[in-house]
Amino acid sequence: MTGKAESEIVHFDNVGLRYDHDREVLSDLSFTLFGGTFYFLTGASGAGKTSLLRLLYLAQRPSRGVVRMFGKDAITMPRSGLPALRRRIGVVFQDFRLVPHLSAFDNVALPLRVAGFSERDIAGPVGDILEWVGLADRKTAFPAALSGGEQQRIAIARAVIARPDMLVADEPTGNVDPDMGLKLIRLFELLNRQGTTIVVATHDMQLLRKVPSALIMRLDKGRLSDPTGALRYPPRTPA
Ligand SMILES: Nc1ncnc2c1ncn2[C@@H]1O[C@H](COP(=O)(O)OP(=O)(O)OP(=O)(O)O)[C@@H](O)[C@H]1O
Repeated sequence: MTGKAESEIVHFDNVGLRYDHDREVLSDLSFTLFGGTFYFLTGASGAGKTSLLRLLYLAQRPSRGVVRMFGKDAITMPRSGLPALRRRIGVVFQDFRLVPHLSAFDNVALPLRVAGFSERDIAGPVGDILEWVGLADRKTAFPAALSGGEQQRIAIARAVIARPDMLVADEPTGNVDPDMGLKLIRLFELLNRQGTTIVVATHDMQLLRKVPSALIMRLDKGRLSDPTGALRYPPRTPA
């Protein structure tokens, strides 16, 4: 796991994104994300948060600029190299994207199965993580039978089961009540303390105050500002 603070995880240089021949939805993004750091990405609806996250988890290529992930140039590298980079990134989607015909257990186990782990090596970690998100008793339930908050927690468990170097989460508290939202943020903090770089997109300003050590990136009409001033420098090591 690349958890060492001050190590570069992601570097963007002059990145722009346009979806069609129209305007750019992201412009002139230049920043570095450091290992073991907790970031919030804020901005109004339509500011470009989801688009920036899609660039971060390599689901989208930018229209211009340089994207370096874990020290590798993600733009010029052959497509065949991308899956290995993607496996280092856990993603919590805004709409969860659980596989409907798989149980909660099997949804969480999916990344380990894809990575070729044997069933013997899957049961323990999946059981532990279901316990960790408080859903050990729901492991046989299918997504349709789970509440929004339960689906959210299964999505988080699936995103972290393979111990990614970076976790990217799009509005992960959007579908849960404030108590559960706080609990989820505490889970992210715990992961962060174990060395995972966390990037959480949210428009919930209350949430930002819950993690005082987090660095804040703000998007405004596709342009990034950096109110904490720390993006350009190796941040302090998280406690
Ligand atoms: N696939 C797409 N094709 C064309 N335009 C898109 C596409 N996805 C997003 N956009 C546009 O890009 C801009 C940024 O959208 P994005 O979803 O990244 O913003 P956001 O900050 O995540 O918004 P929200 O908080 O409402 O989810 C918007 O103007 C949106 O309409």
